[in-house]
Amino acid sequence: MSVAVLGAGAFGTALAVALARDGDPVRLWARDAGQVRAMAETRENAERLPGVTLPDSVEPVSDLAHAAEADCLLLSVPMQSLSDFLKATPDLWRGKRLVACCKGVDLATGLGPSGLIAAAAPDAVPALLSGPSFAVDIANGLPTALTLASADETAARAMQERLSTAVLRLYRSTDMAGVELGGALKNVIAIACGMAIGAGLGESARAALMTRGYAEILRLAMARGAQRETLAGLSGLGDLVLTCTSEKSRNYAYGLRLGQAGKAETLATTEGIATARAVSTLAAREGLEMPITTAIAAVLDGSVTVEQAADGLLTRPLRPE
Ligand SMILES: NC(=O)C1=CN([C@@H]2O[C@H](COP(=O)(O)OP(=O)(O)OC[C@H]3O[C@@H](n4cnc5c(N)ncnc54)[C@H](OP(=O)(O)O)[C@@H]3O)[C@@H](O)[C@H]2O)C=CC1
Ligand SMILES: O=C(CO)COP(=O)(O)O
Repeated sequence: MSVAVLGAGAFGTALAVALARDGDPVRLWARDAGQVRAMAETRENAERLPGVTLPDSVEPVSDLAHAAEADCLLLSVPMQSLSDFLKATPDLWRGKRLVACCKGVDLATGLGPSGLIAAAAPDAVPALLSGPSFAVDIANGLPTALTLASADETAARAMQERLSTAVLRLYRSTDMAGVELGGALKNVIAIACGMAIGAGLGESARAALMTRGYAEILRLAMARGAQRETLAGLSGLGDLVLTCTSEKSRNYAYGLRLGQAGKAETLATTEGIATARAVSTLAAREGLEMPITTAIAAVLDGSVTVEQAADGLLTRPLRPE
């Protein structure tokens, strides 16, 4: 099964490096022809993943159709770009295995990556790759375990086999809803945890946010038909733990700055921002109780301060756990 990575950000580049390390050819597509030339010449993605050498078997390409000749395409563009990206060239996706590597909920439609793939590429096999993994760790060959999900069990087995390496260990799942919602919502909870630490509320408060955040993720995911065990796995709890406890996470680091200063610039792709908005809207519409996500969305739109959000969570009625 031939593989290409579409999107040469930090994560796409790291995946291309990991999958090409044993000499297997991997095309790495970027939309910017200048960036592709520079990667081909210097064997580095200096802008997004500096200091990592691209193996000879990574072929940077700017021709999307050329990259999309591969059987299995790893979609590594940010979540809010995915819909337009897929819709622009529908013919390229026919019969392909499309593995979404982005984490989030689309603001315009409320769909996750698998829903966007189903809408834009109905003849493709949708799949998800998600779990605790910083791009830089994968690129440096550090051990990492992720979940590969596809509703098609046979396709999931084949992709699990092809995309696993000696240090990149993939578990498989058919629970698309569970895998994509765990990955999407952990980013919102990571912003909340960063905010708590930045505002000086302490590590006990962070542990409470992680735990109650997990309850919130579970509530939405179960309402979408996900399995509880999936949320307890790598793409749920695993990624929640990593992202809520490391300053290497862009979502956590953004929350930290917000908690410290009361406002923050987005310095990098921070998927939890749009996802907080998308999920708080759909939670309100569907009557789902998601107080942390709703509070984060309110801080982000400027309608409450970090302190008011914390007070709001602390003064909720007492109830059984
Ligand atoms: N970084 C990480 O550690 C991890 C990231 N992820 C997920 O991977 C996804 C991508 O993140 P990451 O690689 O870190 O992001 P980056 O910010 O590093 O890069 C984003 C990339 O997407 C490209 N891009 C943006 N919009 C479009 C578009 N419309 N069409 C084509 N390409 C586009 C950008 O190109 P350009 O430079 O031209 O703007 C850039 O190459 C996110 O959903 C993230 O949650 C998952 C696990 C780990
Ligand atoms: O998804 C990630 C780790 O699994 C990366 O998190 P950030 O997008 O917050 O950096």
